Amino acid sequence: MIDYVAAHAAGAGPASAPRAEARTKISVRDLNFYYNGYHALRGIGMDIPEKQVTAIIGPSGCGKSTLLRIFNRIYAIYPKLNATGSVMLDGEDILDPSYSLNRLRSKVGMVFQKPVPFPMTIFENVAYGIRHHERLSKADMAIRVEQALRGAALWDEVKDKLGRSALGLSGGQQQRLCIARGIALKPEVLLLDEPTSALDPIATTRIEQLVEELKHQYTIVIVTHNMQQAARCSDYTAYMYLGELIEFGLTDRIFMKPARKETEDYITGRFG
Ligand SMILES: Nc1ncnc2c1ncn2[C@@H]1O[C@H](COP(=O)(O)OP(=O)(O)OP(=O)(O)O)[C@@H](O)[C@H]1O
Repeated sequence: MIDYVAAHAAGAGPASAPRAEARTKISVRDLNFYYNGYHALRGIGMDIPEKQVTAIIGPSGCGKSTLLRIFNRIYAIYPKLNATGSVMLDGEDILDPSYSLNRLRSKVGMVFQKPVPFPMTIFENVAYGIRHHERLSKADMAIRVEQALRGAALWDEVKDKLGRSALGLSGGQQQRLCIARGIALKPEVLLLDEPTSALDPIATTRIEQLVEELKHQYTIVIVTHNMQQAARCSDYTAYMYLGELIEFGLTDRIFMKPARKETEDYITGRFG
């Protein structure tokens, strides 16, 4: 995996030793993306390792969210948006229109910047998405909802009020509810788009701990503005600038010994 990145990120220098468990989950090759003609992503190539946390960092407007959303093909609903290249998920190209969106959404879950619970009960928030994909008995649904809420480290706080409105939860609880909603579908990949930017430091720490726990089961890709967060909770980091992938590698190496000057300038706060 690292070999591809080392060969393609110009000047990347000697890559860090790959981790033994780092099988590739998502393989991106020569990915370009256009918003109605605007070239937002330019020739991106990277291999996202399975059951690890990959952080995407870079200054505002560099294309982080655009890249993340491609992994869930959100753009497919807008006719003028166009992606070229390939994004292989377990060897199958998710950009290929024959890869069904329903199948993709069941494999790749997404959590957005601002928690947006549905205006319904806590239980229904989690059950709603499951019903869309599967038919479960009442008892099985209750088990599934509980599993998802436990997985998102929210169960103990809500188990006695599952019938209450989700809108009454705190911001941090709402974000964990959104994570529960995501993992309830048993995805393989979890995409997190600045999941803590609307949260206070305590709720942020809780989500970061949760990311650490979830990576044992899921491949996680997280977009963050916060470099300390990337350094704290990711195994791999991708640094992007103006639609290009400047450098990708083990987080420890990217932060301690970046190969590209642009990365170093950004990480040390000299730029961005
Ligand atoms: N819907 C859109 N239509 C046209 N251009 C867009 C659209 N969304 C994003 N862009 C442009 O594409 C580029 C990449 O945007 P993107 O939101 O992916 O960047 P980002 O790195 O996530 O930024 P931020 O950190 O500010 O969220 C920017 O130049 C942005 O202006």
